[in-house]
Amino acid sequence: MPTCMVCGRAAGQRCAGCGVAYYCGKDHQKLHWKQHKPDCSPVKEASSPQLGRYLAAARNLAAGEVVLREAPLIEAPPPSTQPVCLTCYKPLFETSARDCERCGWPMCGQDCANSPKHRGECRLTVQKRGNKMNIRNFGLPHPSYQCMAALRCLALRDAQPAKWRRLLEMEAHAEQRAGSQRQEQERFGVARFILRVFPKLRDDDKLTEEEILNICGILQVNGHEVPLSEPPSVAVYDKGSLLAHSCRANCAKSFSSSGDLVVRTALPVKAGEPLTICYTDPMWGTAARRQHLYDTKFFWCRCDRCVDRTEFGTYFSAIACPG
Ligand SMILES: C[S@@+](CC[C@H](N)C(=O)[O-])C[C@H]1O[C@@H](n2cnc3c(N)ncnc32)[C@H](O)[C@@H]1O
Repeated sequence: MPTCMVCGRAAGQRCAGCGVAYYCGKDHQKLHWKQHKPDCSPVKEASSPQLGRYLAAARNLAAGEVVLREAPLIEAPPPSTQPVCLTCYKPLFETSARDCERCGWPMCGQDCANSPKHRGECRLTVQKRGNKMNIRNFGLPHPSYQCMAALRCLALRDAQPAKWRRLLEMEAHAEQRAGSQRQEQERFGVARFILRVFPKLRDDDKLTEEEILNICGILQVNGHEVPLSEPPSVAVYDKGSLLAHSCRANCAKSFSSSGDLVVRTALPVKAGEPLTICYTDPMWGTAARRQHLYDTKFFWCRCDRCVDRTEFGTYFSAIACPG
């Protein structure tokens, strides 16, 4: 019989967060919370030479358990988009756009202009640009939005340094990205654009092209597409960025209406095993999945499904024999 973490008596109630701590009742659970909080999670960080850092099960997990729920570190519209409201991502047109009175970025209205979601680029535009944005072409992809995700990362630097440090710890695959077509596009479309449009970032803060390209790498390797708006936004999560990949993932991700990442186990997971999601389309064949993972996340997948030519007896990638 488990015993209460506080009084040592027989305990019938288990902490719903970690499933490890037991209590005799609500009062002792509340009393113990401050001490227990740092250890209270069904997941823990781990690392291995093959996966780098990853999230592992802190205990045996049943299928269907929520193992992670977290708000994004940063969220932004996709890089290629027509002007959209920077809070609700509604597409904007000449008739519906209202310039933010502080920074000039077009928004859909005052409420969205005052939202904390818009605060980062609003502050950077006021402090580091010198004058307001002046976007007048609506309805077509606009180059200014290519830099929004990187700009929101940079906004964390002064405003939320703990989050900024977590972001910089993330994998950027700088060596593999060096010289790639994508990185060269980002050099012109994001890095040089930011340094030209926000000259005080270059002149006062001494921000370099390479530092911005590192952020682009972090966004490429760790970004999640969030299908809550049209166009879908992109977001980077702190612990969520540590989920490893498998083509037969043991977890599934979804998003709450406010953009929180919610991760549930899809299969039972043993204590210590990596928690995995599928970074690619599981309905593609093995060759296409592996190539896509290599091109976008820079590793050749060797998961159970990729190394099994029959893909668990399904022959999913096989072609029908004409004979
Ligand atoms: C979103 S990050 C995950 C966190 C990362 N491992 C770290 O140390 O920061 C994605 C990167 O993790 C590594 N990774 C994830 N799943 C992997 C797998 N199944 N096999 C090999 N590498 C993997 C790859 O380097 C990939 O680009």
